[in-house]
Amino acid sequence: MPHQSLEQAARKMVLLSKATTEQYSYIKTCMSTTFSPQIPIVDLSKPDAKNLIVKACEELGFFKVINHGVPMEAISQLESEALKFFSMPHIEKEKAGPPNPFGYGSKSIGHNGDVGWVEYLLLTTNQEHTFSVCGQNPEKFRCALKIYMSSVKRMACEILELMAEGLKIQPKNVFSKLVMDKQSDSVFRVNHYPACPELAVKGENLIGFGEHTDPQIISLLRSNNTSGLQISLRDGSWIAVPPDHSSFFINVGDSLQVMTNGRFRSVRHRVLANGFKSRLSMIYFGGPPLSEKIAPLPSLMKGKESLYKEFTWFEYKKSIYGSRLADNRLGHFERIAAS
Ligand SMILES: C=C1C[C@]23C[C@@]1(O)CC[C@H]2[C@@]12CC[C@H](O)[C@@](C)(C(=O)O1)[C@H]2[C@@H]3C(=O)O
Ligand SMILES: O=C(O)CCC(=O)C(=O)O
Ligand SMILES: [Fe+2]
Repeated sequence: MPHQSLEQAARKMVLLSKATTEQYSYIKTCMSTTFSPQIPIVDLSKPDAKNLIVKACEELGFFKVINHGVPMEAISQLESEALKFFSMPHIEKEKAGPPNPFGYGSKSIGHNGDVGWVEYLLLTTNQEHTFSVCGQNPEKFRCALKIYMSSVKRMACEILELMAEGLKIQPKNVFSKLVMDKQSDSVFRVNHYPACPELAVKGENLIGFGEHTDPQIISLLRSNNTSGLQISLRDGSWIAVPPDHSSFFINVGDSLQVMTNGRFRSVRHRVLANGFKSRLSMIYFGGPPLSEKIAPLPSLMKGKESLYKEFTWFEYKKSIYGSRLADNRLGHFERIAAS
């Protein structure tokens, strides 16, 4: 698909007039355009991977993975099908919507008024349900999704096992069994951020996907070579993540923060729209079964008190769907320390 025709089609998502872009959120402060060298890189084929993963999860809640084992062909196939989908006329894409619970969405994220310069597909990873994706060749899209998802799920399992090994806790599948469970409530999302030429002219920063933490256990993100993703450091500052189309970026989610009693950090992140190039990202959110109790693992408590009240993933989900993107969702579940 020629780059230009994709951009033209993407522009049909929303008309680029002053009136429409004013509905979105901008970052007022002047953003640095230099990339930070601070993103840890983990080579999954190296013996020190488990220790580097634990260090990265404690410090940032975020790292980049190379030698991940997901075939480049599976990645390119899915990217190409997704691009074909997003290049269709809006009316065709809407046939796969609305995104609640699964389908196509544009601009609006969640149910509580969040908007971003983005269109997306939100899908279940449950193989028993057929992916309700339309388009010119839905079967090809479904097939690419199936191959990609099974490979990424395998990587999620490997990383979660390395986390357990690095933390020196038993059994090593203590985290991975949750996303490998048949009832696992995992989600898959493909985000498309059209280039926004108006920004290039004005030199402003438009929000593509507002700041938030991912609620699940772990997120595995792969994008094309367009920048935009940023993560927040402990001091509240933001750093840009240099894009790398052949690697994966891993986020610790809220549930893993709770299971490690706050030792691993659920990373706050956001995406800024790009003035020149469209961004396509595909994210696998590994979640537990709905009935799973989310609580600190006793082996990680070592006599310490739990920082969180007990809840099931179902209860957490019910709570998050009433929240705005930027809300501190775990706040409701924190225990007030006895003085
Ligand atoms: C505003 C919202 C969108 C979201 C559900 C929520 O109420 C708060 C969490 C959001 C998030 C962020 C990570 C994933 O993209 C997502 C699918 C998820 O599980 O939680 C989205 C939700 C969504 O887009 O529906
Ligand atoms: O699209 C991206 O690069 C990140 C989006 C994201 O954080 C999400 O969908 O939860
Ligand atoms: Fe996210």
